[in-house]
Amino acid sequence: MESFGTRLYRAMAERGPLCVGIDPHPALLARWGLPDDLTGLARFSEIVVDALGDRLAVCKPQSAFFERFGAQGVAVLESTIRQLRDSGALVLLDVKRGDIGSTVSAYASAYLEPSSPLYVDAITASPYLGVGALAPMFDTAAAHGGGVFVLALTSNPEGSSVQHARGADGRTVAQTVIDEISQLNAGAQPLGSFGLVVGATVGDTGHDLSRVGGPLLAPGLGAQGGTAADLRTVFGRDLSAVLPSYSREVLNAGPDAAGLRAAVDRVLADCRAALGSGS
Ligand SMILES: O=c1ccn([C@@H]2O[C@H](COP(=O)(O)O)[C@@H](O)[C@H]2O)c(=O)[nH]1
Repeated sequence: MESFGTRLYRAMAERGPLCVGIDPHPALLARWGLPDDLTGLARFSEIVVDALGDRLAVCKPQSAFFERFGAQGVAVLESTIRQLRDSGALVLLDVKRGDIGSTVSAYASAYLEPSSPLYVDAITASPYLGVGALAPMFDTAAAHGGGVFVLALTSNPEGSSVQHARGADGRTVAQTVIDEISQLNAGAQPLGSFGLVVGATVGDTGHDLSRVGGPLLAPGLGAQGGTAADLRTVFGRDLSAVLPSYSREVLNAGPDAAGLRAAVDRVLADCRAALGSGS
């Protein structure tokens, strides 16, 4: 299979640089007139896939909102993943997994092995047990055309106390993550398969993102206060690998399909203007 980086590069060129999350918050279910139960969860996800699946480069279900319903919620997630794959959107599952290497192998099997019911194109991963401990995810992803997005500078205000802390070599924790992921992508064209999560809310942190060579997922837009115009402050001049991500900003426009599509058109236009992307 083609690498995830190649598939993502093409999807962003064809469909535009945008990721939309499926985050079925209880408040959104209520706003959409849906019950806060399995039927509401399934209907919410189906509406998003039907309205947006054929136009998004990437769709990002947030696993937590499915897991809160237990095994049957995870079954809805499995079905949502299948529907998304059929729609042509790349599926990035936001699960932020990380552990010791032997356990990471099991996470890799769960999400990045094509035979798994939860198989997706890419996942988010937490590096706080060491980037090296995530190696089984990187290996499984590379073997099957998958991707991994590792947390570097998260969009929440609490993240900086950990991520800006400096180690013995003077680098911040975030810069160490950035550098290790950059090495994994070395030489990959047109885009590496190993990405970073860098919030649109973090401002100019002084971190060097110039050699990452992989996609830069930018959550925190809309509901968390980040704007498309902030992307230039966060990422500097080379914005070609930035993948802006919105959840509530778009989902608030549902459940009407036309409303959801109009919200996507609006945020995509904002992102294109900010990123200087004519695609
Ligand atoms: O740094 C991060 C990493 C992940 N997220 C996730 O993205 C969405 C954001 O939702 P909004 O409604 O657009 O605020 C959510 O699933 C987070 O868990 C993030 O916000 N920041």
